[in-house]
Amino acid sequence: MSLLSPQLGQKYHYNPLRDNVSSPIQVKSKRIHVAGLVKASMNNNKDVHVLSKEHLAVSLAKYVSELSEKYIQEKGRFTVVLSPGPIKYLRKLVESPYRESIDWSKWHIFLVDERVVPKTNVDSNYKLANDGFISKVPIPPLNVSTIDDALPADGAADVYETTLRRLVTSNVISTSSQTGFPKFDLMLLDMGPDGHVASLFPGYPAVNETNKWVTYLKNAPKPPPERITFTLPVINASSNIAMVVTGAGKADAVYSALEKSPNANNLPIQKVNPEGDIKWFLDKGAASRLYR
Ligand SMILES: O=C1O[C@H](COP(=O)(O)O)[C@@H](O)[C@H](O)[C@H]1O
Repeated sequence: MSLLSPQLGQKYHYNPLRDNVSSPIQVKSKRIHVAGLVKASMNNNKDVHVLSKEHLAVSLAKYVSELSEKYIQEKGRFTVVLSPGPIKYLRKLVESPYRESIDWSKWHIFLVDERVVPKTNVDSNYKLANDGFISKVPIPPLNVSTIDDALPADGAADVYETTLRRLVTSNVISTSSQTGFPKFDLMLLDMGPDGHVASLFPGYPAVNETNKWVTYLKNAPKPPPERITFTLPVINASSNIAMVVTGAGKADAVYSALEKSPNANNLPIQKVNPEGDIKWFLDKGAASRLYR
């Protein structure tokens, strides 16, 4: 049974009964592993896994739980930054065995960006994260950092940055020894079809912010227009980033991100280059251009 695109199907036949085994495919000098949990090593230090949506949720749960155990053992806490896209793929993480095995009391949750709307609004990233993930596990409410939704975007960004600074001072959040920016254990990110990541949109000044930890915009091209967002130096200080990207509408941006030439750093996603590890979790739609 070939699950994947015709181009890919010619090279690889996917056996759903053996989903923990993957066959590497050589794609323009990158080794891409399909439907598997095997770590790929690639020439640009990016780890790309192409999975069915079901396997993506399984694989992501294993990956996140392993990092949770590692950082809780090493540091006594686990700092996790969420964005909207990956939330639905955390569905296996809130089930057995992870629900019982993870020490949720040590988790600290942050949002890579937030829409400046009430937390009850359907556009609120917090609402999405809470409904789909946070409310399903016993993370202490005080360990979830949300925006002050009574403030305008600039004030909300300042207050969120102050919150991060306080948590750095109290050693909840680490600091990058290279840049001095806060260093989160894990960021679970997605991207838009235009190559935006967090609320860093192509051509917008927020992309070039080099001092602030959290900035704002009042004219985002995607509604709602008022948002706050982590800046690129914070994203790039991360110990681990999981890029969880699904849907054929993002195939071009994924291609740009993974096949970029050194002179083509125009899209925000192309500027994501963390100090730590980055791992890509793609479905066949998002990965489809990688096989042409
Ligand atoms: O607005 C946002 O969108 C992107 C994902 O793009 P989408 O087109 O798939 O909705 C996300 O990275 C960002 O966190 C979010 O606020």
